[in-house]
Amino acid sequence: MKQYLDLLRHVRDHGTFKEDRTGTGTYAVFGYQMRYDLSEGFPMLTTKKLHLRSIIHELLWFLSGDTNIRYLKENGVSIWDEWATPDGELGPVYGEQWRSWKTPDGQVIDQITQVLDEIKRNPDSRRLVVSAWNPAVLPDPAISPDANAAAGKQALPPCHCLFQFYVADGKLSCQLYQRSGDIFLGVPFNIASYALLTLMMAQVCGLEPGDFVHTLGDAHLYSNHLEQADTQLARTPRALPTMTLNPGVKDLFAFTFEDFTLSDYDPHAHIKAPVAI
Ligand SMILES: Nc1nc(=O)c2c([nH]1)NC[C@@H]1CN(c3ccc(C(=O)N[C@@H](CCC(=O)O)C(=O)O)cc3)CN21
Ligand SMILES: O=c1ccn([C@H]2C[C@H](O)[C@@H](COP(=O)(O)O)O2)c(=O)[nH]1
Repeated sequence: MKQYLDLLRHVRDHGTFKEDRTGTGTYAVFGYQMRYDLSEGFPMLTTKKLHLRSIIHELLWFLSGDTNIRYLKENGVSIWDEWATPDGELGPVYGEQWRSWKTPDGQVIDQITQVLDEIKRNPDSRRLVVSAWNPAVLPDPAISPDANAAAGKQALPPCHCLFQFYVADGKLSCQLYQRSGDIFLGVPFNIASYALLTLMMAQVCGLEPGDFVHTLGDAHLYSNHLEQADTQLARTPRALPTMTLNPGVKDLFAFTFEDFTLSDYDPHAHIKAPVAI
C-alpha cells in the first residue's frame, strides 16, 4: 500500500491548513490519484489493522439498496450511527441512488443492474457510470444531518460520488471519483470497499479484476489525526492479503458475508482516531 502511504505522507508534509465544516481543521490537497493493480493482492492497509467486517457489511448494505442503519447495527457495524435519525434513517443515500434513483415521472432506475447488463452486453462502452451525486436530494446545509434525513434529504452528501467501469484484455477496472476524503479514517475503508466491489462485479461478469483507480478531490488529514499519521508512517508495510470470493456466486445481489475470505492478513496493530462529525 505504498500508494496510500505516499498520499498520507504527501498531505502531512505539503497539505494546506484549511478550516472545515466539522470545526476540526484539516491539512488538505486538491486532486490526487492512486492506482491499485488488483492482481497484486487485496488493497487492505497493513500499517494499521482495518475492520473488514464493517467494510463488507457496509458494501452489502449499499448493494441491497437499504438506507436505514438497522442492518448495520444488527451486524455490529456502527460507522454510520452519528448521522442517522433515531429511527436509523439516513435519507436517500448511496443504496437508494445506486439501486432506485427516482425520476421526475415516478419511475426508479437501478443503476447497478443497468451497468452490470451493459458490461456484459457492450464491454467497450465508455458510459459504464454509476452516480450517487443527485442534486435533487442534497442536504440543506443549514440543518443537521438527521434533520435532513427526517426531511427526506440525504444526511450527508455522498463522498464517493461517481464510479466508472472499464473492460480491456478480459479485465474489469473501476475508477472512483471521491469529492472529499478523510485520509486517515474514511479513505482506507473506501479503497477496500471499491476493490471488493470490483472483484464482485468481475466475477459475475466472467472477467478478471484489473485496476482500481482512486481519484480524490479534497484529500484531507484532520488536524487531530496527525500523531496517528506519524505512527503509521513509521511502520514498515507488510505483504498484501488475498481476498477470495465464493466462486459459486454468479448474481451480484446474492453475495452474503460468508462468501468472502481474507487470507494472509498480518497487519500492525489498530490505531484509534476520533471521527469528525
Ligand atoms: N469525518 C468523517 N470521516 C469519514 O470517513 C466518514 C464520515 N465522516 N461520515 C460518513 C462516513 C462514515 N465513515 C466512517 C466512520 C467512522 C469510521 C471509523 O471510526 N473507523 C474506525 C473504526 C472502524 C469500525 O468500528 O469498524 C477505524 O479505526 O477505522 C470509518 C468510516 C466514513 N465516513
Ligand atoms: O466514504 C466516506 C464518507 C465520508 N468521508 C469523509 C470525508 C469528510 O471528512 C467527511 C464528510 O464531510 P463533508 O463536509 O461532507 O466533505 O467524511 C470519507 O472519507 N469517506
